[in-house]
Amino acid sequence: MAFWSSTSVFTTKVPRKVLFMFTLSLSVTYLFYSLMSCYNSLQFPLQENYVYQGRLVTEETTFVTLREKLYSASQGFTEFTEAERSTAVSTVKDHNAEAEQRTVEWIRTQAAPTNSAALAAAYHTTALEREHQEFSTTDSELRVNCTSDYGEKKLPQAIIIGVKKGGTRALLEALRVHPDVRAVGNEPHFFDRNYEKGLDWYRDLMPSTLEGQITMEKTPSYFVTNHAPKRIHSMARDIKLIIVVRNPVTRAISDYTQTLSKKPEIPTFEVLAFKNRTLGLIDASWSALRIGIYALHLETWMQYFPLSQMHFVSGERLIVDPAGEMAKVQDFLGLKRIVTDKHFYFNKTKGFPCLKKPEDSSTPRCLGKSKGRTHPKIDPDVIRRLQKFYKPFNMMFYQMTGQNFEWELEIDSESRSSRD
Ligand SMILES: Nc1ncnc2c1ncn2[C@@H]1O[C@H](COP(=O)(O)OS(=O)(=O)O)[C@@H](OP(=O)(O)O)[C@H]1O
Repeated sequence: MAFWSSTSVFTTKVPRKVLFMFTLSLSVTYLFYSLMSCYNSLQFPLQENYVYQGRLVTEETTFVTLREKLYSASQGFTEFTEAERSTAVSTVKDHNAEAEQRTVEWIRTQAAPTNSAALAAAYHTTALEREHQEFSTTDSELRVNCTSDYGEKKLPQAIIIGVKKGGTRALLEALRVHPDVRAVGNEPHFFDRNYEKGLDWYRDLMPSTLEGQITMEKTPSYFVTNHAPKRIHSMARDIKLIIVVRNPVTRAISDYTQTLSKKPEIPTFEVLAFKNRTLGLIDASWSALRIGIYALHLETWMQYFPLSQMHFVSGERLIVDPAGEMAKVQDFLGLKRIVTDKHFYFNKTKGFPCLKKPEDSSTPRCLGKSKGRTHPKIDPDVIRRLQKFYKPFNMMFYQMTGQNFEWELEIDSESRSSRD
């Protein structure tokens, strides 16, 4: 009887407690996994179901919307109005796709091309094709790597993937001062132009490294090459990626200046920047402008790599505080902070920081004449319009990277680029 009554207690009171505990533990487990999946979708926001789940959905929607607009047939854009711009930005913040759809109106016009636009179009179809074939660096001063070749050739563990005219050469040369960094001097262009040559060809380009040394290369065009992220990921999913970014307007002028130095006959920057200047229709298909839409390019990389594997260097700070930027890059690469302010001096004639002791020489050296060129004077109204054009994309880029590069503060100081 006693046994019976204790069994009855078991079946009436204890199971309720057990049931409660069981339900509680199930709920906690469910909550835990929900939080984990949410966290993962934040870390790798472009996983397959990214568009449909998680906090970044609206940002993705925003990108989709913007990308569709960007690559739509005419690829010409009027500027944002102040209201459109601020709404677009707050949309990213608020994750309100509907509001964004309503307010970010990219107006395409069918206006007949003006003479200057026709000239620009002719340039686009010829010169830009050729431009694509060119190396972004024309440095004849680039030396053959002449330090000792003991050790083993390895595929790179870190790559400077962009951006063109961001300051990539200055960064690589400063990194090469570090005893634990070995880098190939020229741009291999493996993942965009030479991929069919195979990984053995690529590896063979690399300098030999000793145990503990990092192999590096830089090819700034990777950042805007659609298939580069997938290819790099299939080579090394744990690779570290460095991106030097610079105000996209200054970057575009720098890019144009480089092309102009080789083809003085090309139309003016002002002509190339617009499909129709009177209507304020910016030509976002012009590569000099397209490269600067960093947020859209970054989105492609984020489908393959988490942000923790990327490091963004400010091209502006690399000039005013090279040692400060180098400290962060060395930390990111897991290197001892060996390259410090002791390694740089400001060369007044060059107008840029230079290395006191480059990797292969004991005499101070500045970068060559293709780095730090004098830019042509650009109509300040065009600069202002381009700053407005880039602003929403810059805001998205700041959100994605968690870094504010403060390019909007430079609107007035853009005349610096004229250096007249
Ligand atoms: N220390 C130092 N010396 C000279 N130039 C410097 C330096 N640091 C950054 N910069 C800026 O680098 C710009 C060229 O960028 P990149 O090296 O990425 O160009 S390239 O894509 O490899 O052609 C180059 O752009 P321009 O000034 O337009 O020529 C420089 O502004």
